[in-house]
Amino acid sequence: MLLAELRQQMCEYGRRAVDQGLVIGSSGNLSARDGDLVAVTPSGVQLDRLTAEACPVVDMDGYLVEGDLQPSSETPMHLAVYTTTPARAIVHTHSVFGTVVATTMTELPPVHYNALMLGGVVRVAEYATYGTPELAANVKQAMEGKQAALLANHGGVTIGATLEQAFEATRLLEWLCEVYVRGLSIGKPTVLTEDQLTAVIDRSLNPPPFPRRAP
Ligand SMILES: C[C@H](O)[C@@H](O)[C@@H](O)C(=O)COP(=O)(O)O
Repeated sequence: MLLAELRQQMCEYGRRAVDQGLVIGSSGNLSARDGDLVAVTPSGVQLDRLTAEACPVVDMDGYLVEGDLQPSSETPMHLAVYTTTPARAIVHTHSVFGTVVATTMTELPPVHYNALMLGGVVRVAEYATYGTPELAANVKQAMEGKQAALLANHGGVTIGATLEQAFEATRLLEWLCEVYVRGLSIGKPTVLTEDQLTAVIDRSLNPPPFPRRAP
């Protein structure tokens, strides 16, 4: 079986996506790339009911290489993102807070410095019908230089070097959206300035040494 381990991992992260309420019904899809091959979740199947064998494998031109089921309707979006980012794994969900932001805003401002882990401001890709080349193009554009994007009136997408990273990025994206949306209910969330974000990057690159007490 091609990409056996990645297909097995997709089953695991599909289950987690359902368990953590990031998707309902058969919404959401995952993929993982190895060279010119991409394992992707099948269309219309609940992510907690996947088997490795049921996950099709396509090539980077979008042709089905292995598997009996139809690849996700969002395969064009996944392939478009692979062509323009270093991603080796992609997670797409319809998580609640991500979708709330994606239906009301054109970007998620960085109100918490952990947004830097996704590239800072998260853009909302312009709306287009699911599964279309237009949506793929809009998402590709919104992902430029980022680890995440929101899809207008639809959901969110994140990338990583592994499925674990892409999945954790999805959890972070959802958390950031929730913080923002909940913040709006009691006031106006303060957006971090460029200088404040730069200071965070500097500090993470050059952490001060922790003082050691003399014996
Ligand atoms: C129609 C689908 O729900 C679409 O919204 C897609 O984005 C999705 O999340 C699941 O589609 P697949 O089951 O085709 O992966």
